[in-house]
Amino acid sequence: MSDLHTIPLIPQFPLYRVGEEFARVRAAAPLVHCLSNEVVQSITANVLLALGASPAMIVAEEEVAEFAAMADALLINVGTLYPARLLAMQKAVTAANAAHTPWVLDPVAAGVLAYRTDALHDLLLQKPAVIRGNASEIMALAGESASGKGVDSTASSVLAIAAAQRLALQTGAIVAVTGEADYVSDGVSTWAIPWGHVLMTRVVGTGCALSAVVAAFVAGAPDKLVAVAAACAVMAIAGERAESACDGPGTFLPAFLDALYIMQPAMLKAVDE
Ligand SMILES: Nc1ncnc2c1ncn2[C@@H]1O[C@H](COP(=O)(O)OP(=O)(O)O)[C@@H](O)[C@H]1O
Ligand SMILES: Cc1ncsc1CCOP(=O)(O)O
Ligand SMILES: [Mg+2]
Repeated sequence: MSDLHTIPLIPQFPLYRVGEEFARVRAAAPLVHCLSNEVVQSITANVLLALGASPAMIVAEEEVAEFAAMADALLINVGTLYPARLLAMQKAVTAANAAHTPWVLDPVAAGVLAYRTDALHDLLLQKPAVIRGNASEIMALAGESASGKGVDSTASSVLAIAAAQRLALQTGAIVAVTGEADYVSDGVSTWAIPWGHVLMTRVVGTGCALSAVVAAFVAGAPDKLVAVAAACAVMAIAGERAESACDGPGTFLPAFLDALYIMQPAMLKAVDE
């Protein structure tokens, strides 16, 4: 277990690279196949649309393989997992891998419940391009005896950096662990994304929507580590901007969608170091 005295100095992801990646994603307008949970369908689709990507929530076992092969990226989110949905997810992942469609795993409540934790360990063997979760989820998948409070983290992201790096080395995936700051690692290089606002934890689905945005950024990405870090930065910066334009959770969500829609790559090109 890490403690505050052994946290390595993690470099901040440069803002100009966020702008470059954002411009690439806006131009490509990737088609993102989402197999997500029942709670966050609407926010996920709206966030992808505001960003400039195309969401499609295709979930039937009979259709997922065909669609995963034509999408630019696939999201697998186990937030409301049940047997039929898991079967569809496994079919979608097999088809995505065969078609070289990158896929992102959001391990909602990993370590809290045995059924989904077992399913997640099986899914990890199918080589996700990216794993994006909160600190408790990433620590649990990395083998620590961590457990969140349901879908929420009980640990700070800074304490999960070592777990994220270890999970990246174990799986070959890029791992993003989110929280007050986000950390993105391939196990060798790690970036810190310091932006964001705590109000993002007071509306449901910002983490799940972030995983969908990560999928959009990883589609066709020349450098997946850079793409994932940029996706985290875009969401966190939009969160800060939305907070300054809202009164609380009720008005945060529309302000957040507006912030994503209004954001231009050129706004993100200042060299901030
Ligand atoms: N305390 C915080 N301060 C600023 N941003 C936060 C904070 N907690 C979470 N975020 C942001 O909220 C989004 C969702 O992250 P998180 O809450 O960790 O995921 P999840 O919803 O899956 O638990 C990320 O963009 C993250 O950077
Ligand atoms: C509340 C809830 N319950 C099952 S999935 C879910 C949504 C979790 O969303 P997020 O991980 O983005 O907070
Ligand atoms: Mg989550």
